[in-house]
Amino acid sequence: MNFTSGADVPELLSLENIRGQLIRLEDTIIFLLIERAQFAFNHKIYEAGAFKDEIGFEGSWLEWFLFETESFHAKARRFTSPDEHPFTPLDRLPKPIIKPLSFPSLLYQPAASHPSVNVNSRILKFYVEHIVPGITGVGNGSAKGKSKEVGKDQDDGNYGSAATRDVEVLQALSRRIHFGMFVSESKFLSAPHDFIPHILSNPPNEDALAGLITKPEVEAKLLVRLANKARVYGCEMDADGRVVEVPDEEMGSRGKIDLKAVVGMYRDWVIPLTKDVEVDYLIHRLDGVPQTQIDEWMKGAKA
Ligand SMILES: O=C(O)C(=O)C[C@]1(C(=O)O)C=C[C@@H](O)C=C1
Repeated sequence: MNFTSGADVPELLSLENIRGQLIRLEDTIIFLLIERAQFAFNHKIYEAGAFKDEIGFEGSWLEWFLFETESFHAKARRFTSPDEHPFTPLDRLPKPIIKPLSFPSLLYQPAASHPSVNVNSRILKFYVEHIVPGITGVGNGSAKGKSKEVGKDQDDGNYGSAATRDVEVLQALSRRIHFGMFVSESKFLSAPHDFIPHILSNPPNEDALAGLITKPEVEAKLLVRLANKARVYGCEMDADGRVVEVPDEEMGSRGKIDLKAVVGMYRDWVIPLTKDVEVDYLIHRLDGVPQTQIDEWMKGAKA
């Protein structure tokens, strides 16, 4: 989201604008997955300590890539932007070398900065355990992954290229999923009185909050659109630019992207984690808010 283009807060926080950003990020994520799928699974890059002697880093090759990339980006103030969340803990990253930009205050800070709202460790886990194997043909029964032996199809030695793509995919997924905070803020402000009783109940009523933010029809449309986009973006053309028809189930094995893996990723991980972010944000939405403001919001319920 371009927070500095002069757009006003109500415009930036409109559900239409935020959903537009989520739709645009679908394109980014699909293209980046197509790039990652060009390389083998390369399991070694996800094993903690596998390159310890070479890089002097206890974590995995990928975590080292994240640390090094994010250290550089932190200097350029990437993580001062409200929609950017590093995988490396902020206190291990360098400070920006230029003055931070001033952003309009869109999110409620006590909620946005609460540690439970950052789900990057869960993103890293599902990505490494489920998505990379899925798109590189390991363990999903596609032609690329038939062999259970670690052969050339599972380890092509392109550790730098694979991890570079992984970092890009992870950062895009993280932006997408943490956008849940903007969705939540928008929904909360449009009807605070609906949310307040469930936030204030002891313990907070997470199921009721999840019920309020869930929009099944939006999710259903998203999954159809995603499959269509993956089919179009991953389509093959001959040298004359004519589209070569490829059956959906063969797309993964033809070096493009496995449609089921992309749709399954959104259905099983991206949407549920976005909803967790939305609910966790709401749970802390009233932290430190004066009672007079809460009373004011509750008047809307009676009106
Ligand atoms: O668009 C919304 O209203 C959202 O909350 C985002 C989102 C999603 O992750 O795409 C999550 C929950 C809703 O059920 C629908 C879609």
